[in-house]
Amino acid sequence: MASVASVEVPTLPSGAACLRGGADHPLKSGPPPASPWHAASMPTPTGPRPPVSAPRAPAHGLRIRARRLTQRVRGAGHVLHDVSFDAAPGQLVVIAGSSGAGKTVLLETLAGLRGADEGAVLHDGVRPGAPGPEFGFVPQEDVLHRDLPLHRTLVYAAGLRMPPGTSAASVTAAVDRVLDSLGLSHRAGTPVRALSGGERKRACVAAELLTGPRALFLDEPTSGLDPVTGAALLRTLRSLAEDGTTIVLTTHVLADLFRGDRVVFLSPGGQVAYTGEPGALCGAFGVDTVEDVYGVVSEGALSGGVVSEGVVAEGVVADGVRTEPAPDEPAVPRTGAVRPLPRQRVGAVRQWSLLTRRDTALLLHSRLSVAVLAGSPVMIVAMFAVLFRAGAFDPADPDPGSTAMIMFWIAFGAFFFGLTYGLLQICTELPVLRREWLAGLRIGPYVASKLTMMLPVLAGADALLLAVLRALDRLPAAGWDTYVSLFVSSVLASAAALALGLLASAAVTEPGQATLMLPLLCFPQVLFSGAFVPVPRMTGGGEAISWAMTNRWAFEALGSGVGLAALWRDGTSGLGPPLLTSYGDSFAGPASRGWLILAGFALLFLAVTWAVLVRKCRGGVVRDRSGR
Ligand SMILES: Nc1ncnc2c1ncn2[C@@H]1O[C@H](COP(=O)(O)OP(=O)(O)OP(=O)(O)O)[C@@H](O)[C@H]1O
Repeated sequence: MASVASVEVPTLPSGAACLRGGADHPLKSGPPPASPWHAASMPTPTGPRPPVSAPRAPAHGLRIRARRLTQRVRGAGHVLHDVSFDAAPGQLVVIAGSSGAGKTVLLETLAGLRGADEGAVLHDGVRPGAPGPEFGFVPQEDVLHRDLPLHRTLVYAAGLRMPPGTSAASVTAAVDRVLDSLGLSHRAGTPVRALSGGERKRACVAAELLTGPRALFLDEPTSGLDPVTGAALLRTLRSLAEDGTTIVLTTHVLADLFRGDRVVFLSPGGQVAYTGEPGALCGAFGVDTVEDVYGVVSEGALSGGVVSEGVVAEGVVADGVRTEPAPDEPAVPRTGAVRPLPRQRVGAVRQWSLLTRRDTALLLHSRLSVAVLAGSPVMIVAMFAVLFRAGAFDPADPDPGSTAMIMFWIAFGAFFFGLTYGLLQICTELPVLRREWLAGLRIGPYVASKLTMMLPVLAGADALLLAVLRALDRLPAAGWDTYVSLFVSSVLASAAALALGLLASAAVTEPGQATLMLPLLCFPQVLFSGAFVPVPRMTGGGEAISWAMTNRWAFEALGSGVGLAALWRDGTSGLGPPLLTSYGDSFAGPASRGWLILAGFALLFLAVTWAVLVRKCRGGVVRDRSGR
């Protein structure tokens, strides 16, 4: 830990006088807490700047132009109003303004993630197309998996972002370089969850730098960081800008306003109250402190007037940049004319293989997941062994009631494994998925990778269940064909349940909601399976619902595979024939009929999962606040 004496107090660039005038700014009241990163690896503000360089130094940054942007958001009305300004290549632009002023919406619009309702955003003179490797976006929430070591996490991120055909050595070299440039080399082996907030934020920036972007957009990168760490991050971004990258960020931290080349200050209501050099901010409003700027801008917005001299007036922004197209700039067409930036995506098969490997690594790194995966089959097998007596399938002395229940609980066990394994797979990583989708991830390989990773685990659990029940004489001494049939029925039941779990996981917005789905999804599967109330005894409505229950088809396929109808009809127990009457032709069809239906359900659920995820990813890179 660095001593207080060794800690640098962040200093501010010239022009920050109005910030220093702030009555209670932390910079006025003594040295901030020590930051090992700052003390160890960051130069003093007056010393040499940090050795930041993207793996491929951009020839020049992106020129971004916002022209008369108006943005409406459903439920919030007009969020941006007639916003115009320029970000020149290699500039660091800071967007400020009170809470709810529209900073995030503006950032997303500038990045091309939201289409403007009116006006236009131009990237190098054309409307932005699909984001590619030349684009970096760091949302407020962390967009890296937390369970793997940082270096490995970035290697996987690089595999999805770097051009197809990039060798493993080049990927590793790129990761080493960005870690070094962001002062994170010494944390390469640390799991992401163990990094500090500032280190995690830098790790997210590192993932974006892997492709050497020409523009980097960051939503409140310094929020939650102590002043020293925040200042150091801003210096890092400043260095990137000096290397040529255009950087646009939003902030609530007053000191950040003076570390950029340009401030865009939004008033409540989403109008530009000021845009220009940071040093002229306070003077433009005739006040001494930035806090006063916030106050004046809010009051101005309330009274609906122009807030101060030097601020936005009719079509002209403070520093004289006109909002009309410059003479050299083509007029912006209102519709069409979208010229996507060139984009090379990693192929679907490679994405699937990389995602499957990453999911497996994540699973194995999470002790809790491994414990649940291994523990739940063992627990269920143990409960079965205690619950049922041996020999229920003995033709000489069968116990027909128990045979039906054993089949049902095998079906339900397979369903339960699949559902619980699937439920937390997607909702826990939605921000990561959205960001990677922007970087070129396809949803098809993503969903397929979940199935590929989990299905062998489920098949193992199902095989264990059947093997132990047979060893304990809870299943009949039948041939391999019977057990192959039981195994196929169980695995398909698990696969359909896994797909249902993935669908539920994709549909909810938080892991807590996914947990609530568990009983909701399990209850009807028990009640309408046809095991407790045989299908012929259900009401018409009940029978219709039972058609949609995968558990019904698994129960019938298992019963058919083990020959329940013949056992009940030909066995010596007098309870068999009445049961057969009760269950009707539930087990009369071949097991393959149930397999086809289960496979159909699995495909249907996967297809809907795919559609839900495509919609969510298109909906925005940041968390959807409408709760969709
Ligand atoms: N998807 C959405 N659904 C509903 N309202 C939204 C959505 N996105 C933005 N808004 C609304 O638009 C307004 C601007 O939101 P935005 O997040 O851009 O503000 P901000 O200036 O970034 O705020 P903060 O500084 O608090 O993060 C807010 O009133 C917000 O509630």
